[in-house]
Amino acid sequence: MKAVTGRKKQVVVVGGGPGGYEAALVGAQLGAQVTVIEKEGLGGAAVLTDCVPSKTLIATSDFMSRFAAAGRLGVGFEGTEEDQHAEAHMREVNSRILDLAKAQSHDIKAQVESVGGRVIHGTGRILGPSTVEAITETGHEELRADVILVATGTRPRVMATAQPDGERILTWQQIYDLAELPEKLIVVGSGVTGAELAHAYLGLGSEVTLVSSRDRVLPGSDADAATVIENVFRRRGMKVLNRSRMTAVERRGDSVLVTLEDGRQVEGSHALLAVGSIPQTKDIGLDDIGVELSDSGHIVVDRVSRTSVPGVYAAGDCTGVMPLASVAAMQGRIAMAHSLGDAVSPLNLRGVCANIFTDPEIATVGYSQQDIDEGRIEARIVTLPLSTNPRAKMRNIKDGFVKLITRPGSNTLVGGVVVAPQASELIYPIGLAVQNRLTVDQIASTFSVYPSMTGSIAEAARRLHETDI
Ligand SMILES: Cc1cc2nc3c(=O)[nH]c(=O)nc-3n(C[C@H](O)[C@H](O)[C@H](O)COP(=O)(O)OP(=O)(O)OC[C@H]3O[C@@H](n4cnc5c(N)ncnc54)[C@H](O)[C@@H]3O)c2cc1C
Ligand SMILES: NC(=O)c1ccc[n+]([C@@H]2O[C@H](COP(=O)([O-])OP(=O)(O)OC[C@H]3O[C@@H](n4cnc5c(N)ncnc54)[C@H](O)[C@@H]3O)[C@@H](O)[C@H]2O)c1
Repeated sequence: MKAVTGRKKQVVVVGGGPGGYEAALVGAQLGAQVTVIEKEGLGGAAVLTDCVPSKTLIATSDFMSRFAAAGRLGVGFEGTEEDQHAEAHMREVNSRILDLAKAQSHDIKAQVESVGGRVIHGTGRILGPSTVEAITETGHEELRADVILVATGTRPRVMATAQPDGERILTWQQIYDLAELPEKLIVVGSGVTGAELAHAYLGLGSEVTLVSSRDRVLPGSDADAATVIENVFRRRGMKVLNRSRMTAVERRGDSVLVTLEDGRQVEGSHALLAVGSIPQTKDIGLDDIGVELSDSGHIVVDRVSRTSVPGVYAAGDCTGVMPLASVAAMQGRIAMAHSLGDAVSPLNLRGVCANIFTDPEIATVGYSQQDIDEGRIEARIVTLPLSTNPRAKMRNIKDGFVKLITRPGSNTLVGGVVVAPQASELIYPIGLAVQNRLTVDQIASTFSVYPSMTGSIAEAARRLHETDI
């Protein structure tokens, strides 16, 4: 990275989530004077309400699930039957989550300030292609900018007929104020957010109903992987209602009533709404300066994060490009490198490793089976169930698989799916191989530990070996 010389360029970042704060760190490293305007706290929704809190909740839930599975590995507990179950104390669980998120936000703010960045606690509004206004509790400040980066993220979509009340009808951002575990939780929406949180509360001990508008849960994921998760959900006692679109949610005293499109009604103690997000791109001055938005309200950007207005960049969920923290951060870094004249490679989504934190987890990278089925790429696939893996047998892991996708001829790896406990860790070698265009033979000839889960990756690669004999 080379630093900018001459007058310091002024960069103003609106929104301090991964898209914004990672950009701020790179901008400062490249010698610019960076100001971040953030209205909630640095780290953004990713750290304060979405990614970090949900994964921390899931850590507790997964820990509890191990107690339930202990018997199958020969572990018994002393004492009476009543003593033998683990119980989640939600006040403590949630206060740990909120403290952890706050501490992480504080660390990020300190990091940005330590490289010379300025953080303004307030709301940003774009007044012109080189002017941003920061509205704070004490007044207004106009900031001149050579470069503006918009990274304002999204917020939960709310339907008029299903208004959250923050007590029993909740968005995923409101669940950490609960003092008690929801007794009968209805999760509406079976995308990644709905599936992860339905899994979390099932593990914590709630009775969970998952309302899924589609044929199966996780409609955007690998179909084989989603089938494994749906089967596991049902086996563990979750009620999954497929092809069931919610039309309304009402509060009835201490309970909630969810009405479905076909007239059925489901009663629970709490409803958790996970029906998607909307971009926070309105009323921040984008229209006034002519920044192009898509029909869904996302900011249109190219692969180096440029918007339609020179000098104005955008990163993260507000652009609608693969809504992941890692992608937001990469878009932000690329925006800074491009705007400040550093070497830059355009965003490449084929190398993105993503993970769904259910149990087992679903991790993916590169081309998918859907890409092959729909003719976007010609490829060979092998799917290896984990049930034959010796380490999996020792750990009593029965659900899951490794799927590898290769190009015929060159035999380079172009994609993969891992469904396993901690698939988020196991996907990395596959990601490395996809990113560096390794062949299946190179993977197959790399030693894996015996016994290990990664042994299944090497074994799947061996099965894809092509011979001329
Ligand atoms: C429940 C859930 C779990 C998730 N888990 C994961 C995960 O495990 N891994 C993963 O990679 N991704 C995960 N994601 C996705 C991830 O959270 C997002 O991709 C990420 O937050 C995007 O970062 P961002 O910087 O674009 O926006 P955000 O993190 O949303 O930050 C945007 C910030 O901008 C601020 N802002 C908005 N408007 C203004 C304004 N006018 N002035 C000042 N500030 C403003 C907001 O207050 C917010 O703090 C999850 C999402 C959800 C909903
Ligand atoms: N582990 C992770 O990395 C992680 C976790 C959560 C979210 N995310 C990111 O956030 C993105 C958004 O995920 P999401 O799950 O929040 O939103 P989503 O839009 O992907 O899913 C919402 C789901 O709700 C359903 N739905 C909408 N209206 C409904 C209704 N009335 N009744 C029943 N169902 C209804 C939709 O069909 C859809 O399946 C993901 O693509 C992912 O990139 C990532």
